[in-house]
Amino acid sequence: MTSAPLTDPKDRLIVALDLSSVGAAESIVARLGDSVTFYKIGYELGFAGGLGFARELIADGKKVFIDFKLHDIGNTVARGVASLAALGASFATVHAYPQTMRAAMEGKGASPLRILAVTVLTSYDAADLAEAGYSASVEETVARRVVQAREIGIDGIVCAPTDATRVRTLLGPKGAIVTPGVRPDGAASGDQKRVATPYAAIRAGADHLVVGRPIVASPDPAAAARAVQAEIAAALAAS
Ligand SMILES: O=C(O)c1cc(=O)[nH]c(=O)n1[C@@H]1O[C@H](COP(=O)(O)O)[C@@H](O)[C@H]1O
Repeated sequence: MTSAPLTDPKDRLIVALDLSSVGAAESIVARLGDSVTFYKIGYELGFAGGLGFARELIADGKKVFIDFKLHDIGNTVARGVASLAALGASFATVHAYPQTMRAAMEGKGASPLRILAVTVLTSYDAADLAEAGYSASVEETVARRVVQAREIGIDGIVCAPTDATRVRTLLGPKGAIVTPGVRPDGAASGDQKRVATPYAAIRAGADHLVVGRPIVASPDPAAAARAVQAEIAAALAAS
């Protein structure tokens, strides 16, 4: 069963709490206040007590995306996903391998957890895929994985904002499109290779934007989040 999409405009921005301690995450969440409703916890915070913090965020009414990009034998993936469903997470990621996606969809059972399949990482370009042994292009690999994800009935796709328009065509109207690799004009790309602005990402059809360093490493995280939300609102108004 596919759960209802999260359609509140505030939920469009997901702030990646890529921070080394729960204390640092608490401080950013306090500075962001009510303006941010949705947080992502990945390896760095997750392996430093972040799952307990996820429970606190959920108890405070925030939505939480657990981003461990699971990929293992089916039994392990299904049971890991069942634990994330019990935690109360809204989103969880798996790599877009068919066996892994099927196991994750089985593991979440009837819970409202939505499984997102990561297609081709936003830090990868054609040379990185070739180095990893793939002969297909980035576009072909994304397309193949989206079609497989759709056939499995996945809840959503993680892709680069530059892929979003094509992903929506292949995925159909159901299913969330979540794009990291989002950079406001002038922000450093860092290790991201396939990027777009918040405005362009929403115009390309992204439902949710994941933004980390441009907000959490900013001297004024609340102002940085407001600027991203203003771009999201402008893009929605223009759509
Ligand atoms: O699954 C993800 O969220 C993800 C997929 C992907 O292809 N690229 C990507 O950057 N991410 C995550 O999105 C966040 C982006 O962070 P910033 O580059 O700091 O905005 C990080 O937490 C990444 O782990």
